[in-house]
Amino acid sequence: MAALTEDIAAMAPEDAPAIRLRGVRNQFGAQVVHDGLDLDVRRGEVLGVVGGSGTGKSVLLRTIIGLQIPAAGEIELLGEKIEAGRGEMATRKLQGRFGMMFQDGALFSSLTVAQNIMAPMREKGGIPKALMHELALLKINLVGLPPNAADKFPSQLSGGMRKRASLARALALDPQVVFLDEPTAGLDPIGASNFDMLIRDLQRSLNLTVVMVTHDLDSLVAICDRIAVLLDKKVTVGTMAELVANPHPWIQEYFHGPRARAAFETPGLEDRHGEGDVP
Ligand SMILES: Nc1ncnc2c1ncn2[C@@H]1O[C@H](COP(=O)(O)OP(=O)(O)OP(=O)(O)O)[C@@H](O)[C@H]1O
Repeated sequence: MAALTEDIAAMAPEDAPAIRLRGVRNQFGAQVVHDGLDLDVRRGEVLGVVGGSGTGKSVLLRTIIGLQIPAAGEIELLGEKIEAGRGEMATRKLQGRFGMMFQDGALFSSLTVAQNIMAPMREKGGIPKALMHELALLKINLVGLPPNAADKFPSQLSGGMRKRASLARALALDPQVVFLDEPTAGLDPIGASNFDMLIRDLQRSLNLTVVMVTHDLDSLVAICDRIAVLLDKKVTVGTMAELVANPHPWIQEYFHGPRARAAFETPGLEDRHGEGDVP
């Protein structure tokens, strides 16, 4: 505890990691999902999170944003401690500094796209209604949706458009960190590639830190700076080159299997951009 605080105090804020986990333990009854898990996410990086089914990727994201309180360990998000009962002031301070795109998009089906994007603004409060609408239109443009998407309901959009709307909502409050849970799941390869490109473009232009759970090896190759592999209740982090050389059997199988070979052989993201589902 003291060591962690001293570590952080010694670092200039811009050098401090965006996210820092130490000794995190998550368990549900007798099932231990994470134990002694340490992780640093650097500011401005795209970190991919992979791991076998049920290894706790979604639980990890939920823990970082405070939706899941760990049984043990410390978590800091943008210098703020994430802990149970940290009070409304602390919660409000963090609100808007991160955005989350849930696995299934999780848009409110009874609200239009613009209303969905305005929902976090309403919750935060203090933004005049007309300005909220203007801001929603800006976000809609930012994620490459046409202006007429604003008044559509989620059910009236294609899967790819719903993903973009969901991303627009995650960006509603101009966050510094964005969490994406399986953002390209359910998209065809070209749609997925275009969505990867969008994430990369936004990350660069908005200087975002992105943490992305994905099963999509193409996404890992195309846009991730580093990859965190959930293994044995902890994470092993490295660049693609480092992980390819890692002898752990699961990593070997994952990064040397037929799907991995196909991903490595696919042309680079920039080469693939320009086709497909962008509305
Ligand atoms: N609220 C909860 N109550 C009880 N068990 C839970 C809860 N949330 C998650 N779990 C369990 O924790 C484990 C990790 O779940 P999690 O959803 O994080 O896995 P995952 O790595 O994201 O899996 P997948 O790749 O299949 O989506 C699973 O065994 C799951 O059943």
